[in-house]
Amino acid sequence: MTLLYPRPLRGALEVEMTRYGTSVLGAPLIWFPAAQADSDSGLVLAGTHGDESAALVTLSCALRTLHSAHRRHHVVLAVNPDGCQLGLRANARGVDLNRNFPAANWQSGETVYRWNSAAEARDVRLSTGGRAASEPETAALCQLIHQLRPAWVVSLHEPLACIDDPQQTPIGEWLAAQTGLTRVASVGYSTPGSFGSWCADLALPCVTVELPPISTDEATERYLSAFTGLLSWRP
Ligand SMILES: C[C@H](N)C(=O)N[C@H](CCC(=O)O)C(=O)O
Ligand SMILES: N[C@H](CCC[C@H](N)C(=O)O)C(=O)O
Ligand SMILES: [Zn+2]
Repeated sequence: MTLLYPRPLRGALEVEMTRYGTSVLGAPLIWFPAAQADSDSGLVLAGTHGDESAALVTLSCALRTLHSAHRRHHVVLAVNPDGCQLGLRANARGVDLNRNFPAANWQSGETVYRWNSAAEARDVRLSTGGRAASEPETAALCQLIHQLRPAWVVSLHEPLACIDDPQQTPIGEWLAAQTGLTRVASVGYSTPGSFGSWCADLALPCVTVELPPISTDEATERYLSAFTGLLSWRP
């Protein structure tokens, strides 16, 4: 049986945390090891884009809801803590971390993103970094993944409202059923140097959950049960 804390006891984040690096501005990069880790354990990531707070906060709520003893998968809540603190998609040097991974398809120069869901064009400029994995947040996450060797990774984003699951994985199928989001093989535009591209090079299954445009308040109602289930998911 999976034990959940009653709501009055979900306030503080009292789970073991470990540092895996330091951000550009000197913030600790933190991961939350799973108590029930084994060779089937996966890794769940949020906060790669620091302006996508609904997914990050809902994942934090799930960590505070599930008894740690029942958590089977590792967690990084904020891949990009400086972006979270500054309210940026990018890190503190203006690099979109999801274009900075050392994938074979990494591209130098600029990348663009959509200002918000109402904007017609993807026209806001960011950098992809001076070289692949130039950013400490990217390099440290790659190192952590090589150390942990997770069976799969789920990367949380918003607001594209889909489950991006190019390899059609069991966990992608489960996430689509739990969230009601449509499972797709691509987000529909190219993402050179993205985390998913890097995972594909390593043959590491990666599913990207794109929440819809949603407030944190609503996401913590609509998706808490799916995210709590994700942390104790069994194939
Ligand atoms: C609307 C949002 N600011 C945004 O940039 N949307 C997508 C990317 C979403 C994501 O990275 O998860 C975009 O259009 O590039
Ligand atoms: N909205 C995300 C999509 C990520 C797609 C995923 N397949 C990956 O490669 O990380 C972005 O623009 O960064
Ligand atoms: Zn994103």
